[in-house]
Amino acid sequence: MSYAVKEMFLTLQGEGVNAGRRAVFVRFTGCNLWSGREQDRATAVCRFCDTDFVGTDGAGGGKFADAAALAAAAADHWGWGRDERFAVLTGGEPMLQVDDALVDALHAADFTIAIETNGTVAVHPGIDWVCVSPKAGSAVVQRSGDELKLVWPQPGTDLEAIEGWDFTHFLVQPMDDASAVANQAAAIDFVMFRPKWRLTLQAHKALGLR
Ligand SMILES: C[S@@+](CC[C@H](N)C(=O)[O-])C[C@H]1O[C@@H](n2cnc3c(N)ncnc32)[C@H](O)[C@@H]1O
Ligand SMILES: Nc1nc2[nH]cc(C(=O)O)c2c(=O)[nH]1
Ligand code: SF4
Ligand SMILES: [Mg+2]
Repeated sequence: MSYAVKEMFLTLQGEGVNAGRRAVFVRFTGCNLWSGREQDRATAVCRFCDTDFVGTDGAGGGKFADAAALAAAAADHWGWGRDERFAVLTGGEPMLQVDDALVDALHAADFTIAIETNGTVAVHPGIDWVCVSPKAGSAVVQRSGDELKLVWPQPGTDLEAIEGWDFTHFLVQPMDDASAVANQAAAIDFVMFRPKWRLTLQAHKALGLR
């Protein structure tokens, strides 16, 4: 199978339990909860997305003919050595494209594979670190994993249900939009009232990283 990738880059994971870890990000093209076009945002299921995932024209992006080609590009971005190789598959919605061949090729290149997913498509069982970020109004089928990362505030979120899902870490991340300061305060309040949860911030934005 071929893969459509918006961009690929080496950076630090900015979010969640792996924040601060050196990582190659593979941002897949396309999402099932928003077209990516601004004129569709107001009517999308997911309306707060901070990411351009349309097309394959970003730095390091393109159409990869097969899994080996994509894994070779990821290894090039890593740059040196095979130790501690870490790839974060994101998008868009990566589970629209991730398959056996890609998981096998990245593992063959010694990558530990993490995923950032909205959870509406079951995650490939070979993935090593699963981060699900549920979106109000969507049907989440992936209800287990390593970290559950809830962007807050999201009216209509069923917190009782989410807290019953099988995740090791429960994280709340302030929504980055025009109300970011108020959203940070709301996220702090959230964890003050729910000690099962931890606050996570988008460190890459504060640091000027991609
Ligand atoms: C761009 S999404 C791509 C992966 C997948 N589609 C998902 O939603 O999890 C990557 C992460 O950024 C989060 N995110 C998107 N827009 C955000 C925003 N405006 N503020 C904070 N987090 C945001 C998502 O919830 C997700 O955890
Ligand atoms: N540095 C960095 N960390 C991230 N963690 C999750 C991201 C994403 O867009 O999926 C992201 C991103 O875009 N950049
Ligand atoms: S599900 Fe993820 S990629 Fe899709 S629009 Fe929402 S935040 Fe963006
Ligand atoms: Mg991002």
